[in-house]
Amino acid sequence: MTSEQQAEGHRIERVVARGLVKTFGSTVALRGVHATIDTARLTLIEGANGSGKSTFLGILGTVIRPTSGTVTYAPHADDRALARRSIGWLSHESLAYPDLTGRQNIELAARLHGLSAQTAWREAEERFELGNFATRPLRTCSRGQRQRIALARALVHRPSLVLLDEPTTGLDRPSVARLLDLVVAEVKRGAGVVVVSHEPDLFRDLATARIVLERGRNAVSAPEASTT
Ligand SMILES: Nc1ncnc2c1ncn2[C@@H]1O[C@H](COP(=O)(O)OP(=O)(O)OP(=O)(O)O)[C@@H](O)[C@H]1O
Repeated sequence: MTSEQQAEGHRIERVVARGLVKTFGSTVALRGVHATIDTARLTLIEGANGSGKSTFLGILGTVIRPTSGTVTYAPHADDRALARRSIGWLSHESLAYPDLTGRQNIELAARLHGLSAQTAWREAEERFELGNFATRPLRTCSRGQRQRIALARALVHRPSLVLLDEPTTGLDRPSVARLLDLVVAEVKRGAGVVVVSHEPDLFRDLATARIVLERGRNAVSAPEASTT
């Protein structure tokens, strides 16, 4: 099965989060966040440090369980396992293995999604311009190189929901420009791309929806995801 065929079968059309609360011990990270995220657009999540952006993204990505509240992934309802098959996730806690090469990491991710490792590597190598660095253990790669591998991994299965937490970290200018092109291409392909960034200006022109968090809540001035 090709990555395109596989991706179509699990496609997420819309994500609706209702009343998300998340506590870590005595810290309340989210206090009742609501949002609707549509595919084929870029949604920018904004807010001050500690406002809950990464926690919110982690819940959307099914890597963090909310304390209360719900996330539905139409048409999969609240089936997180099914939704996960169509989610691409990039964060600083990237799930890559440092002792494997970039190539091996990408091939492993492909196999986990039931895809041909060889095809996935060929596609990723070309699309992300992965050079010799991808044949070295990931731990020996620069931050920017690791970030490119992590992106390739996150997109290996053509996810319909692409969640990017600080995707420009460690990237030089040409790589940032490539990342922005990639985001445009993903949105054009029909994916819902959600970005948390400390450089929101980079994404503002491309974003057609935004969610602003303030101390774990939707900011009063920007109710839910506002479409422009
Ligand atoms: N695993 C965790 N354990 C304990 N507290 C956590 C954990 N993750 C997040 N928090 C706390 O939850 C709150 C929200 O954190 P979060 O990382 O979601 O915010 P953020 O808006 O992404 O911040 P930043 O812009 O600084 O990255 C913070 O007070 C943070 O310390």
